[in-house]
Amino acid sequence: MDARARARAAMSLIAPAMAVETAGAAASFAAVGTPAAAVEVGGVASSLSSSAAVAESSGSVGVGGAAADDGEDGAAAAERRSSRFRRICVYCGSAKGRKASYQDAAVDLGNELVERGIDLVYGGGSIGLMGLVSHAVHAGGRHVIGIIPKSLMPREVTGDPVGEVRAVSGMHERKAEMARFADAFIALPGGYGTLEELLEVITWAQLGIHKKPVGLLNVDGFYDPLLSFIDLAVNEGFITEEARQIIISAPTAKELVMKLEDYVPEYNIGLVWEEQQQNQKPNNNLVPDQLETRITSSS
Ligand SMILES: CC(C)=CCNc1ncnc2c1ncn2[C@@H]1O[C@H](COP(=O)(O)O)[C@@H](O)[C@H]1O
Repeated sequence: MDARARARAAMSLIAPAMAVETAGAAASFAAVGTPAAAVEVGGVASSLSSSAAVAESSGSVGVGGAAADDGEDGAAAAERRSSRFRRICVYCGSAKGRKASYQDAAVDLGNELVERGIDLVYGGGSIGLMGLVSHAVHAGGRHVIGIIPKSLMPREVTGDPVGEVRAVSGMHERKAEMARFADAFIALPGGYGTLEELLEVITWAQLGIHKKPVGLLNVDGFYDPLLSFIDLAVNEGFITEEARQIIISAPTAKELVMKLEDYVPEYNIGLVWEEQQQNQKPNNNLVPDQLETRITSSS
């Protein structure tokens, strides 16, 4: 059995056991500039998979989101959904960077997600590489979820987002929500924000909080210095060889997503985390967590 088949088999075994209650998050979501229903995470009224919850809320709070699955028959949807991932979280610069290759890579990654029928989770907004990747995914007809702190919502700060926008109270909640919705993570080139988000999900993987693949899109060697530094930290005894394997990198979107598809989590520290930690259980199977929602009010 090859790596991908092993991962699929593991997924089918573990999936039925998944039921995550996201109590404690109390995240109140609303669309930018749209009077809409707020969805509170942590409620108990109905138990929905995260994808169902997203579909439900996108109907009421989406801002121009392309509901790609709407009207698509089962066979066509199955053909498009050729990936093990339902959603990938992309971290990337709120700037475009100096080289055209960074911008091209953001668009390529968006197109790759579309080709594989994968939806996007990202930090919201439409500036920089964030705008390029989100527009590419949205234009290709896949669902886009932007998770954005209320303070960053003014359009002059982050531009006009596409797709569904979920407002959260702060940066910590944003990162937890981005991670919870995603089945894998990819970092394009970026600055402090990108590095911080990337290193956090790597750290969470190291601690066994999740087992979702983490990829670096190493455009034009942008991440070579970071990878060298991490190798230095391995040599100096601060990162184990096993934990080094958490990071998957490739120079193009196509190669990287293929590697992520084939990734089988080998790293296991054996810790058990409370559900409240980043609002999700350790997830070995890459199926989006279930979450409980209730429609609380209209704002
Ligand atoms: C006032 C100001 C500088 C606004 C920047 N506007 C932003 N809008 C949306 N997400 C952001 C913003 N800045 C940082 N982020 C978050 O941090 C990452 C980008 O930060 P950076 O540009 O690499 O460091 C993104 O993945 C995003 O989740």
